[in-house]
Amino acid sequence: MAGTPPSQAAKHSSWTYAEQHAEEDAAIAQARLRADDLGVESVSPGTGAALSALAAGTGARAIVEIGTGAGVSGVFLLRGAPEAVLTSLDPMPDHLAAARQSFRESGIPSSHTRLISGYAQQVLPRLTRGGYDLVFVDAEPEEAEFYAEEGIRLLRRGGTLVINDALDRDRVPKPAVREARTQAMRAVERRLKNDDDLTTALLPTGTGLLLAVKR
Ligand SMILES: C[S@@+](CC[C@H](N)C(=O)[O-])C[C@H]1O[C@@H](n2cnc3c(N)ncnc32)[C@H](O)[C@@H]1O
Repeated sequence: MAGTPPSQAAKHSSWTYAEQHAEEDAAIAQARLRADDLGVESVSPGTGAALSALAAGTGARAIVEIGTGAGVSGVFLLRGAPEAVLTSLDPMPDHLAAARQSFRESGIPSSHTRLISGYAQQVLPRLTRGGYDLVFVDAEPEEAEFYAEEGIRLLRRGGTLVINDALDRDRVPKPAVREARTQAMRAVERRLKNDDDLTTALLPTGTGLLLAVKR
């Protein structure tokens, strides 16, 4: 039986405390500054720490990322799994250039990153089915269902799909919010939860992380 629910204020301070659990170094700080200059969002500190732990836990050797940005999430993924090769997709050349610099400053060898300039809708279908241990989705919330389907196709058994911003900045739990991106996140949560071949969890970390492990 669930206990007494915590107050909203207590929940918020727990969330803040958890976000501060992660310590960030100068290379991450620089990557965040580059992201700010480009006007592109980066994963929160708590999400970054979760990505490192997930990449380490899956013993990832091959990772796909949809939405490179300035490389903040990519650095966290590769810190968790330093042996892995990160295939990261983004259509914006200036974002990819920033990410390249972030990886360099974090000491990540270029042989561990495959940065592909292009739209995920065109690139994902060309990637190898079952060839990846972890797929991280962090682009266009409205396309989340398509990215989830492609992500599941790309994963090996035991691999993990991670969808960022799964709570759509706290809008998902509010039934009155009917925006396309909020609805898309609700739809992808239902789709993954109802799939017997997946084990799922929805974490309140950052702006929400939806996890699905392929059985
Ligand atoms: C929120 S940012 C990613 C941030 C990054 N994951 C991080 O935490 O450092 C979203 C990125 O998705 C990219 N993007 C937008 N549409 C895309 C698409 N169709 N395919 C791949 N990437 C896309 C944007 O250019 C942007 O860089």
